[in-house]
Amino acid sequence: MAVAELSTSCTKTHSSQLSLSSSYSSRFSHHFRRSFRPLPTTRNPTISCSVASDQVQTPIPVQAQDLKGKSECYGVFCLTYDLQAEEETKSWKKLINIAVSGAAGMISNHLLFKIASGEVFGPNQPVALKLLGSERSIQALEGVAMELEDSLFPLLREVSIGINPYEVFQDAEWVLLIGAKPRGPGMERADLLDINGQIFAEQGKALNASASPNVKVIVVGNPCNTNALICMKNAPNIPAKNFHALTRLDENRAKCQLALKAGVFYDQVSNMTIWGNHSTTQVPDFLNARIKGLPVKEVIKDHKWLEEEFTEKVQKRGGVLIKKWGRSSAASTAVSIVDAIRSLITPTPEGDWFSSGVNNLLKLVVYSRSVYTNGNPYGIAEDIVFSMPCRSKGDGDYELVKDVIFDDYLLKRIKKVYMPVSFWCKGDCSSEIREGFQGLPQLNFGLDMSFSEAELLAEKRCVAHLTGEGIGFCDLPEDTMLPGEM
Ligand SMILES: NC(=O)C1=CN([C@@H]2O[C@H](COP(=O)(O)OP(=O)(O)OC[C@H]3O[C@@H](n4cnc5c(N)ncnc54)[C@H](OP(=O)(O)O)[C@@H]3O)[C@@H](O)[C@H]2O)C=CC1
Ligand SMILES: O=C([O-])CC(=O)C(=O)O
Repeated sequence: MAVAELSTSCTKTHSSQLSLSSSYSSRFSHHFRRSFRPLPTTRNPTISCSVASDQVQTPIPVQAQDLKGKSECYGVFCLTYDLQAEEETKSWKKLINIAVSGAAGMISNHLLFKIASGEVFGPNQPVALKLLGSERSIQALEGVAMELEDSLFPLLREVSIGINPYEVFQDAEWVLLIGAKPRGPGMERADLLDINGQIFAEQGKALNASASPNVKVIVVGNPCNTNALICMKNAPNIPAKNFHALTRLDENRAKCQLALKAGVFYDQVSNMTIWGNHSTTQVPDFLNARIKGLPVKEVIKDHKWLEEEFTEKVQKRGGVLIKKWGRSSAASTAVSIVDAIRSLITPTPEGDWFSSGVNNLLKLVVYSRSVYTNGNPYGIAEDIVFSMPCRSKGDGDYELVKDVIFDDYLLKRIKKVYMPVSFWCKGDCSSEIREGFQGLPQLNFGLDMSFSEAELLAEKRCVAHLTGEGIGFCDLPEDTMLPGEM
């Protein structure tokens, strides 16, 4: 029997077990067994599948002790190999485990194939994909696994699928949290925060219990900043710094719009920061961005366009696309997830940075993705996940960028700003800001809730019941949009 036939037969065997158990998963041996050996399943230890290059073995009962620390596999990925036995795979790095939620969704349908091809982690990096779905998506997830099988990616050495995050996140070194309920017509942002927040609270607990202690987590499912905060709060054993909310798509969109206006190719645009929330309150920073190494405002003289049209175009790009396409950005989001990962595993080019939604407990550096705000140098409220500029040495870690400048326009949009003495204000700074330099610890520009920081603080209050900080109270003053909503 051919391998393809075998994998189909394994799939059918697993399918019959789905209603009884929670997950599929796979096992890949990095050790040096030349022989293909049967793989155990934890749900039904009497059934396993294996194949040699020219033969098929019948299912072999698996002893209970063999199941410890093992997981189940999908189809052809049940096979185990000795990588060191092959000349071309001898130099490969140790297999890494990458878990993806919402794996049967549109974004994943692009992303998984990029990861499996080696485009993300490199040509010598074998990968194990651990796909998280749900009862509603498990059949589709099998379809995804079948397509991965049929793609014959040399670097893809394991695929497992499951619906239990505690199992799927086992030993994961990267976790890409994409699955989330989409906001439907008439649904308030507060409802979305609660429904999706519960998913991310549960997944945070699962990460805490099962994932590798230094796992890197990128939250994509919306509202991604607050989902990332919830997830992080439910995973106290994992460094807060390791949680990101994806704002790289916004960064890419902003670069594209600036390139278009300046009449240059988009690779000429650098130092692009997205500040704040992945929502229509986000602030694409044209003050610090550069075109061909020059400040944007020196290249694009139409400052009214920058302040009004550019900002709104980036904030609402997702919504315009939905109107054209009939669905939200999936391919470009997948590309931006790849960019976000690569920004963490390759050194940031000298002088440049990227955006990420991160937490404030960071040392200073430069990039765009939402990160946790504790310890941020910009005076942004602590303990939220806020998109800020970051830099990485390529070791998976990052620092916040120090040498950014602010002016009235930027400050007022980000809102509450404290300017440490190491920062300076360019041009016509208001007296409020100058007073800040003279010793005020923090500056408040009113309580206009359309500002990104205020919005994230309100979202945080709304999900307090999911972060262990009391009773959730939603006082979201205005029903702001995700970039895909208009
Ligand atoms: N941060 C960013 O830049 C961007 C974020 N996004 C967000 O990414 C997320 C995924 O987008 P996309 O892949 O296009 O969406 P899809 O609708 O294709 O897939 C989403 C997945 O979410 C899961 N899900 C979880 N809970 C529910 C629920 N209650 N109802 C329905 N599905 C649910 C489903 O998987 P399962 O059944 O397996 O759980 C589903 O496959 C969305 O939240 C979207 O808003 C999109 C674009 C950009
Ligand atoms: O709103 C959505 O689901 C899509 C989204 O985040 C975007 O396009 O940036």
